[in-house]
Amino acid sequence: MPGSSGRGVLFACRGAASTSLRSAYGGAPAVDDHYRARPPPAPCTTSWVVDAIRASSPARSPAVDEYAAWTRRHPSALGSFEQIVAAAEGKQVVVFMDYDGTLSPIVADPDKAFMTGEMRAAVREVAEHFPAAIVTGRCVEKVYSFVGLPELYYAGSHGMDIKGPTSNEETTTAALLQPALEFLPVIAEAYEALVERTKGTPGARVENNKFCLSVHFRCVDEKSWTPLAEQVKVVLRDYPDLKLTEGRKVLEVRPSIMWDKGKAVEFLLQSLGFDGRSDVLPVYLGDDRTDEDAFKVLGKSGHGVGILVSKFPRATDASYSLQDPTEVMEFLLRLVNWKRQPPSAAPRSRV
Ligand SMILES: O=P(O)(O)OC[C@H]1O[C@H](O[C@H]2O[C@H](CO)[C@@H](O)[C@H](O)[C@H]2O)[C@H](O)[C@@H](O)[C@@H]1O
Repeated sequence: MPGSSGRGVLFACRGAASTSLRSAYGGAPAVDDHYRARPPPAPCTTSWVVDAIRASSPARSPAVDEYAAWTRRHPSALGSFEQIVAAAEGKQVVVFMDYDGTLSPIVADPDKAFMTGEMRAAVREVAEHFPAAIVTGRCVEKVYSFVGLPELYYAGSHGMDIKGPTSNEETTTAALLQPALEFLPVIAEAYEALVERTKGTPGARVENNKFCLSVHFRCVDEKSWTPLAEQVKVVLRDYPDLKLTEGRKVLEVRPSIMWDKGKAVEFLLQSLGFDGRSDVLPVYLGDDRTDEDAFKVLGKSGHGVGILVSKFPRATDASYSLQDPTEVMEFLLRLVNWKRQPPSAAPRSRV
């Protein structure tokens, strides 16, 4: 299978990494690095958290010229397709895909965020032609129930639970990396506390993503967002080893270790024997703030293609943009078709 070429042996690392990661970075940081990277530099107040959630899912459409100015800086990956594949010539392309908002449209009920059959077929083709991974905030089991493709790598819980491809007969596989294993009991306890504390807020919902939790604001009246964020912060006072990040109408609670989607991408590239190689081109597609960690990793490495899925101008480290999952599917299919072209049609060999 062409997509499996270059796959190295991934190493199992249950639990041990969490201790070394925490000691290496001095345990829980006082202020979330994710927040610290952006103004305002003050500790995240509840109103700032709510503003961040609001900004992550703007209600109004952008002005046409505003969007046009933004896409000059982050051009469409479809419009720039020839440029992207020119950079990919002779290189091993590795495809990383976020799930919600990238492969599936955003919907009100997180349990109903299904991807279409066409998208599944496109992702299957991607995995046939390139090493490919889903990188998501969801727990692996949940995202696997949506995607259903055993041939992919899955980095669930924001990269804190990484699993490799399985054969069709296998239904489960051992984790390749679980750097936050020791946090499972505290996450389970915080889940119960958050459910209890938020149960009086109509529309609020706490989702257990195994190594992290999501507190959903999407179905909550906006007037209740600040009190809800306050409730979350009150619960977190009892859990100093957990931190908050924000996504699309969601607050995410996770272990305070220096681990994120960017680290997961680095881990997968390294484990596949691809890190630091100039003949490898990672392509990452994602729509959320948490995907910025992966875009940063690609930007830092100096090679790699970050594609932000957004209809709204946003500060991003991604180079390119796509508007929605429909465009994502078109891009994935074009990538597969490009790879399928006979080598004679390409100026240099395709690995
Ligand atoms: O990393 P991702 O795959 O993008 O996961 C991030 C969060 O995605 C889900 O929430 C988002 O999608 C929901 C369904 O469309 C939507 O209702 C919600 O408002 C969005 O934030 C998922 O439910 C969360 O647990 C993930 O953390």
